[in-house]
Amino acid sequence: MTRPVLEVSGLAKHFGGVVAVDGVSFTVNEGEILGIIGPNGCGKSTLFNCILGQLTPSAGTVRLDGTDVTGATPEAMNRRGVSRTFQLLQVFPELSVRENLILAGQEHRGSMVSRLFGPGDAGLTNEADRMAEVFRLGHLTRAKAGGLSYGQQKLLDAAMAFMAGPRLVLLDEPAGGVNLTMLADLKERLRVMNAEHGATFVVIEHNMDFVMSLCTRVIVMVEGKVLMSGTPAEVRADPAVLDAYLGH
Ligand SMILES: Nc1ncnc2c1ncn2[C@@H]1O[C@H](COP(=O)(O)OP(=O)(O)OP(=O)(O)O)[C@@H](O)[C@H]1O
Repeated sequence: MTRPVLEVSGLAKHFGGVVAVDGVSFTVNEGEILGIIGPNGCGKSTLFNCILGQLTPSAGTVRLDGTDVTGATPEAMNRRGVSRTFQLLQVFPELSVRENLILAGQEHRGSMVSRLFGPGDAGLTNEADRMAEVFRLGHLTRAKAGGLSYGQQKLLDAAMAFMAGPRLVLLDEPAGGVNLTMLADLKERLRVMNAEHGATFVVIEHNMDFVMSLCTRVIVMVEGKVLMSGTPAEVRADPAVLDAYLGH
């Protein structure tokens, strides 16, 4: 039976007179890859920020595994197993690939105790090296992140979000600025995380081909609202979606 991991209900966010998110509802089931698409400024990032606790919603609720987590802090959401990437890279250039992965794992656990009293690596070195392998960075674990190509840094950024076995991962434009070869790699790696490691995630992305070929279901947002949701094939075939993108 499918179990909802995330349930967003009537979520809204106002910035003064600007209604960035306007009553959005959707569910993400275990093992799903949900895509969120929509024109620039339609509220996708604000929606992520409200789910993750970076912003407090003006209205609506967020439930994780059935528990109301509306307004919880990002740290509390991390501890509950929700992690994210941002549009801009969040890797530490001076640290190695392995160190970046370990740090991300520590952050997701949110455990000061393990940081203060546990082993220096919080027992995460093996997992970091495994994750580097999964994301095709296994030969670069000791390399400084800042010395990697942009595409490799995006791979690392995505890999970091999957450290410490998160329940749900929110990826904000993982494909942005990545060249075609690395894009195929990234998509394949995300598929592996889903198929072999059971990861559930939500992806905001402008690259339509990427979303349509990766996601099991897609939500289309326009002006803060959900215009429609469906399988990639249903979304592609919907005239209202074409209108939203191309104007008329
Ligand atoms: N902190 C803020 N203060 C005021 N307005 C904001 C703030 N953050 C976002 N907005 C506005 O809210 C709306 C939604 O922005 P948001 O960044 O969520 O859209 P988006 O779909 O993620 O855009 P993009 O695809 O360009 O990243 C926009 O009109 C934006 O200008």
